[in-house]
Amino acid sequence: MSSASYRSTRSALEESLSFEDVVMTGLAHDGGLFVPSSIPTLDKGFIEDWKNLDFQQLAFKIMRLYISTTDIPDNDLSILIEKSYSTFREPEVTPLKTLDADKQIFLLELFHGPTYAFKDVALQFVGNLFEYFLEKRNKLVSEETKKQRITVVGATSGDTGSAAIYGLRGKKNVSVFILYPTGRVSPIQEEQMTTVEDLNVHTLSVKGTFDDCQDIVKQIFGDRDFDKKYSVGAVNSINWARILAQMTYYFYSYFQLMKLVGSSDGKKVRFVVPSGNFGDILAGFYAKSMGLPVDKLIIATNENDILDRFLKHGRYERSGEVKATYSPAMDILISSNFERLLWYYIRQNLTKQDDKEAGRILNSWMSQLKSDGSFTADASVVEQARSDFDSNRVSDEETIETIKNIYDAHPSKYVLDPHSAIGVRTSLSFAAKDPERNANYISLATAHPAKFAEVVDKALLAVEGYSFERDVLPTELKALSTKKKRISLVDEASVEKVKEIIVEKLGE
Ligand SMILES: Cc1ncc(COP(=O)(O)O)c(C=O)c1O
Ligand SMILES: N[C@@H](CCOP(=O)(O)O)C(=O)O
Repeated sequence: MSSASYRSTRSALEESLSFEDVVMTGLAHDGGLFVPSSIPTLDKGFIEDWKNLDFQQLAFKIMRLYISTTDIPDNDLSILIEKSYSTFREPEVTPLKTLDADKQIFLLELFHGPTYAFKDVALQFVGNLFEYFLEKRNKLVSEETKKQRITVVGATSGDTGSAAIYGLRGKKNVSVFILYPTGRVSPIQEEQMTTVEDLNVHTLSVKGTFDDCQDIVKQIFGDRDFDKKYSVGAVNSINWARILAQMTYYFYSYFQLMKLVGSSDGKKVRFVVPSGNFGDILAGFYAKSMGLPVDKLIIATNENDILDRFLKHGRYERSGEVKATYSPAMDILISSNFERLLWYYIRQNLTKQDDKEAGRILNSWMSQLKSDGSFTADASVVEQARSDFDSNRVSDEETIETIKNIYDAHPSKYVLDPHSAIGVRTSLSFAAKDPERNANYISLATAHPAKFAEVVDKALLAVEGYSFERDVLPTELKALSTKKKRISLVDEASVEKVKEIIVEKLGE
């Protein structure tokens, strides 16, 4: 069954949008996120049929279920996928490694793309998609008619920004504006974003937090006149294509695991996902809902723990201030994509499974979140969330300790980045509660340690023989510090100031 029709999570209207519409629109005009109206379910035999496919072939099979052939014909989709993953350093794209055979913990390395973080898996594809759809649209207009352009506006706590920039640099008819919180991204992340020479790329360092940047981006999308004039596009995980592209590695790593442990091992499979904006783990939710035999998706948070608190108490509540932690990419107060999950749960509980009624209810919860800073979900929704997910919160001290312990214990002195360490700490804690070893854990390694030098050094500097420069830092990243930076400073988290800069740069 294919599911190529989309709607907004907050809409109470009849809606049926195409994949191309939702990719190019980004955020729905009512402030909701686009979701496929139904999640395709796979035939029983899919594991046998898919288990030996390579990453690109699997990506094709999965994406085909969510993209109609009218939007992208087969041959074009294959070309887009091949092009997107040809930039990865590993032929497997996202290899699965054994981290601790005894505790059955496996590490899914997602950082072999151009910017050394999991975002590349989706953003290399999204960059090519924008180019593809713009070319398609511009072929339909005459030479005299103004060509359609897109103005991408994104918020980042460090990784989305560089991955979006590397996915879109130099692309025809695309301008990119990336907002990041001043002083809250690592030096290498800042260098990756600000040293790119392509003139279609602009970086804005905003005095504020990631949530401030995300709010500004959402406000820009909500400004219909601005959107009409500049065709605003999204690279954050509000863009459905981000979630879709991330589904592949849940399937692929499941099949890799079967090869590592033997398909007859019969144990449960749990994915452990360092989480912030809930985009990465949401792709796992779609994979599970499609039929991938996953026991639990485990949310691993840092001390900004809205998701962990929701699962424990059933209340979705923003805390006062975002805490600056050792895992800065996850320093987020409100997890944008959680809304998509809630929409499915709300709809499932309605007697008539009515899309419009689900939109209406979710809209009221989101308004409450905006006005009161919290809402309490229906008990049935919390129960469903607890059957699909589990969670754990990891402190800075535990993050550092985990980087050190894994380095000491691993035969090849494996160096984790702080975000991946939060996942590993969580995997270890769940494995400890399962002495019978009934489950295998696939722990997502979301970034390369080189991006977080200060934290990795804090954990390992005292260890004899350890050298960041020699053992961790790739040559390609070494060169960044010598390059010239281009940054616009925004001294206040103000949407007007950001819009002014966008208009000024586009006029250049
Ligand atoms: C390295 C790293 N790990 C984990 C996350 C959290 O992922 P998500 O926001 O999709 O939950 C991010 C940011 O998104 C990240 O950059
Ligand atoms: N951790 C992210 C924050 C943005 O989240 P996104 O997945 O919605 O783009 C980052 O590194 O920028």
